[in-house]
Amino acid sequence: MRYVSTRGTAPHLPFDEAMLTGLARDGGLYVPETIPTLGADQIAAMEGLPYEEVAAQVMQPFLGESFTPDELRGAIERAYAGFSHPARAPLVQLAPRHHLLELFHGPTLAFKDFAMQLIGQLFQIALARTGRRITIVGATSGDTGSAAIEAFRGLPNVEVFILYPHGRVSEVQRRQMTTPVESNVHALAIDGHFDDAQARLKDLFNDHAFRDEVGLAGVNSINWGRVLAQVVYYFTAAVSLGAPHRPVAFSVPTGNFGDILAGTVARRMGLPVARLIVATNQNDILHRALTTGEYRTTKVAPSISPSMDIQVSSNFERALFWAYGGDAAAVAQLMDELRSDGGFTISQGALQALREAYASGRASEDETLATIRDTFAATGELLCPHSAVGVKVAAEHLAPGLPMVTLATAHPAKFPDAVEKATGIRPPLPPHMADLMARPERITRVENDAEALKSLVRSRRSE
Ligand SMILES: Cc1ncc(COP(=O)(O)O)c(C=O)c1O
Ligand SMILES: N[C@@H](CCOP(=O)(O)O)C(=O)O
Repeated sequence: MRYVSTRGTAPHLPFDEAMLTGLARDGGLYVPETIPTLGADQIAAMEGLPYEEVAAQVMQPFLGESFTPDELRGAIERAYAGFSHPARAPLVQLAPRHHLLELFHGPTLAFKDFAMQLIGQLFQIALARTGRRITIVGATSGDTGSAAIEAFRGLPNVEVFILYPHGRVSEVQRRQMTTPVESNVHALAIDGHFDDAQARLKDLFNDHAFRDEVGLAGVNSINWGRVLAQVVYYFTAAVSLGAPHRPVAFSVPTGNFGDILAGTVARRMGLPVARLIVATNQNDILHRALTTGEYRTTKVAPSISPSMDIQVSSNFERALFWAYGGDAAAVAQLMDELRSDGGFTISQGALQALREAYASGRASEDETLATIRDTFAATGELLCPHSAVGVKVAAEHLAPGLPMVTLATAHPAKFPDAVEKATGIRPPLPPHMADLMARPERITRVENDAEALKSLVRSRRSE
């Protein structure tokens, strides 16, 4: 199993190297040369299996020789041992045909834990083999950062730098990043939006001398390992609703396109996913692109679902690569236009392929609040604002006889202000985080400037 870059000129790599590398050296994202498929019998046999067993069956075909089956199974067991729900990703019913997939029972209360806890384990195995020292730099709108810090804090041979947009994450998210005491953790508040943080991160990766000097590694969903780990819960959810004998639809609160890309991979592996719905907040570039064929960035409008306040949606590049039939030169050209003109036009053929793959919708701020309120009144389920965006858009796509699953991407307690505004209830943090608001914070401000960031990383690494 080899991995190739969406822009076509970076070296082909095995899974472990692609995982440790993050962004390809030509600025593209790694994808597998071919997507392995599972037969209907194999999928049917997943019914009733523990989450960990399904994870091993789904992921192993992507790993080639990089990790043995025993190494993978050990990593999976350790990754999910700390989750607070025995099912790991339980399904709850909201309405006769509408289910919620709760992805917030991991240590940092968001779906990111599914992938981050696992790649934390896989990184440790891979680094122990080589004795390499790495520097992880991540960009976050709140949840990736806390999950990465939780997965990598205190590890020898790893420094973790997380860039978050100053003043644009929730207080719980910020404190999750700024209160860990381990000296290998560095939470950096950047002036700007998430898109600025992600752009600076890519600047660092595209400076090859710097990336080699510090052993740069990435844990955003530019990292294929992140996407792969998220494929698993599409299988567990669909199988428990009757797959492979019955198709299932998914509504996915979307920002950087990693989670819905994982659903795309599940479908390409053979899971009968009838619909994959891109649910966006008022920063609706993806909904506009799928509707009009024009991918045009505008100013980010801060919302009550801040983790999805994104205009430059990194993983859309992988979806474009597949929609353009693997034409890396065409993708490289679009990405050049994005950088120089702030957008691009999707070709008719690719747009048709994207529309076959995805439906889409958006939720305004008022609609998001109304969905939190109405869902609580009807079912007693408290939604975080991101999950509410997914539920609102799902409701517009319900179809007779087709089970719909909305991904609940974060715990409501991470966004208590929005939840309280909608319902009057302020959801408490779970016991392991009960004193979060009293813990001392360590915050470093950093300019929105790649050179400033590089010198900060260099000096902190040598301390
Ligand atoms: C809570 C939450 N929901 C949804 C999303 C969007 O997911 P993705 O970026 O994979 O599209 C994010 C950010 O990634 C998030 O943190
Ligand atoms: N919403 C994300 C943004 C980064 O996404 P990623 O999946 O590419 O890491 C966040 O919470 O940081």
